[in-house]
Parts: sequence; structure tokens; C-alpha cells
Amino acid sequence: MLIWYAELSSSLKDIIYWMPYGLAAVTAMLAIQFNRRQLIVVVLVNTFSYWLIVQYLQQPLDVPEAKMAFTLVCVFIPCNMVLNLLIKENGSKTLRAFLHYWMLIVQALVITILINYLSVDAQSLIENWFAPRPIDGLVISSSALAISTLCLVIAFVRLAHRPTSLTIGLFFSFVASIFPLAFLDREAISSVFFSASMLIVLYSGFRASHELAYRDELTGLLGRRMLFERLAGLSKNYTLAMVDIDHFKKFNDTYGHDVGDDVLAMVASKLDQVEGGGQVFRYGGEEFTVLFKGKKLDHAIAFLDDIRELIAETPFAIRDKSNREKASKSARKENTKPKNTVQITVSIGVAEKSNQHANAEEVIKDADKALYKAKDKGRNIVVG
Ligand SMILES: Nc1nc2c(ncn2[C@@H]2O[C@H](COP(=O)(O)OP(=O)(O)OP(=O)(O)O)[C@@H](O)[C@H]2O)c(=O)[nH]1
Repeated sequence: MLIWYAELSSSLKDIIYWMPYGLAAVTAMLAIQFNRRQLIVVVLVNTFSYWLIVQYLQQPLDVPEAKMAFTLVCVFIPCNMVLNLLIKENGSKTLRAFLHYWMLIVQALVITILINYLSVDAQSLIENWFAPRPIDGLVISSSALAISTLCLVIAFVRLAHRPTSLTIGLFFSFVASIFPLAFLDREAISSVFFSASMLIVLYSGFRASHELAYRDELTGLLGRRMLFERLAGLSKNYTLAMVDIDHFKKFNDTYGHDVGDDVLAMVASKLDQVEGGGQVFRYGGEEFTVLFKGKKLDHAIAFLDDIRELIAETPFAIRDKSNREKASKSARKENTKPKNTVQITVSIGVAEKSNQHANAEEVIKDADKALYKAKDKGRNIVVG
């Protein structure tokens, strides 16, 4: 868009000018629908910043109000974007969410007042800190650059700590929003980059909602719904394995449901390391499915056996709760450390899609039959 902008018709230029507002409206509607405060905050930050740029920054930066607007927007965007990433998502209609919106509205009012009504002396005091002193052709000031860089580093650490679709989207929408600040002299740059920023959060909002519907919360694996969707798109040439944790009921009865959940998560993370092109799904309860697209039975069995062995060789640490309750305070400290370990094993039944299978359900049935055989044979084994 930026490359061809000069040659575009005036009506197309108008569309580009209004695009950030249009995308903001769409994102806001979806954010309310998805119940996501973080998306609404991005909409508010971007909409106000874009308005500020359009309103005050279409003139040379040495005009006092332009200088002040630029100074403030360079601090407003990074600080609010990083804060948004750091505050945990807890819905768009909670008290905390409304406080956050109000905080932004107050900031927007203060900024507008500062630009229009602050005395020249007070303005120059603020500008001494943040004024746009160009560095190497960039318009952004060194202090604004320092603030943006610090906020980007914090946002990146947050992203690395919890890389979900939404945090990835929030991070890159932040990058897209601060980018034009360094190149404000280019025509239409803010329209294009604020639009990009909105599109990124819009897309990540869709991704996050999609994952919510298709991902299993406990294990982080894709769920049964996604398995059947994937299977519907495959006609032939795949191998499918059903994986079941051995004696899991006994385990649950002995150590409790919470420890059982930990075991499920551990087995899921080990299974997810399967090689050879296997994709893992939580089928339900303590059963998992591994799908090998375009692979033969022997190929799948070899990789599944490796993963079965890996699970059997990984000791699972149990915290002894009952003893902890009886123990004295000092002893309690001791007991919070893993006390004993247990061995977890899985049995695996495998089936390859053939002409005799009319549909995916029949392949699953055959893999289930093989799984029963594995249990009969004494468990901790792969049967194909
Ligand atoms: N903690 C926990 N337990 C679950 C979950 N889903 C299913 N279970 C338990 O998994 C157990 C399944 O046990 P069974 O199907 O009887 O079989 P098993 O004890 O694993 O024995 P074999 O399969 O014959 O080796 C039941 O006790 C369920 O309550 C879950 O999400 N969390």
C-alpha cells in the first residue's frame, strides 16, 4: 500500500484513511463477543493514537502542539500496550476491565488537555525529556526510543514466558503500532500500520477462540473435535493409534484426582514428543490418539514404541499429601519436596486405514481392538 499510495485514486486514499477506524469497530464488536478485555484495550489505544496523529501530526514537528502530541503518543502507546500484556485477561465486562477502560479514557483526556492548554513553559519541561530529536533520519526521540525498547523487551519476555495466540498477537500489534512513529513523515504510514495492528489482534482473537473450542485445557493438546475434523479431510493412507494409561483408575483412587490430572498432563507432554510425523490428540478421559498422516503401520509402530519406552522410563514424582497434613511445620517443609516416585506406563493399539474401512470410525474401532489386545498381553506394549 505504501509503495503504490501516490498512484491510488482519491477514493481509495479515503478508504485507507478510514480503515483503522473501521477495523477498530469490527475488532471492538468481536472483542465484546469473545469477552476479551485485552482486545478492547488495543482498540482504544490504537484508535486514540491514530486520531491524535491525524489531528495534530499532519504538520511540521516544530509546531508546539505537534511536538507535544508526538512526545505524548510516543509514551502512551508503548506503556499501555505493555501494561495490557502484563494484566491477566479476565473478561471484557468485569470491574477490573471497566477500570482499565476508564484509565485509558482519563489518559486520553489528559493528553488532549496537555496538547491544547498547557503553558509553553510546562510543555518545554515535558519536551526536555521526550522531545523528538531525530536520530539518524528517524523522527523518534532517543528517550521515546528508550521507552519503546524497554516496553518491547518486557513484552517479549512476557511473550516468551507464555506464547499463546493472543500474547503473540498483542506483541506484534504493539510492534505495528509503534513502528510508524519512527517514520511519520511518510505519507499514509500511520493509516497502514494502525490497520495492520488492528488486523493482527483481530486475527489472534479468532485464533484464540478457535483454540478454546478445539484444545483440551488440561493437557494443551488438540481435542477429539479437531481429530474428527482432521480425519474427515483424509481419505486414505494414514495410521492411527489409541493410547491408554495403564491402571489409571487405581492410580486415581490411591493418589486422588488432582495427582491423576498431573499424570495426564505429563503423559500428554511426553506423547507430544512423538517423532515420525505423529500428531497427538486427547481423545477423552485417559485416552489419547496419535495420527500419522500418509504413514504405514510399521513406520508408526516404531515411533510409538520409542515414546512408550520414554514414558515408562520417566519417573513421576508424587507429593505425599496425607503425611504433610500430620507433619510438624518444619517437617512439612521437607514433605513438600517430591517424596516418592511411581512408574507410569501406557498401552497402545494401532490400525492402518485400508480399503476395508468405510470411514474413520472403523479405523478407530480397529485401533481400539488392538488396544484391548495390548491390555490382555500385560500392558506397556504396542500392538498393531
Ligand atoms: N484425574 C483424572 N482422571 C480421569 C480423567 N478422565 C478419566 N479419568 C479416570 O480414568 C479412569 C479410567 O479407568 P479405566 O478405564 O477403568 O481403566 P484403567 O484403570 O486405566 O485400567 P486399564 O485401562 O485396564 O489399564 C477412571 O477412574 C476415570 O475416573 C481426568 O480428566 N482426570
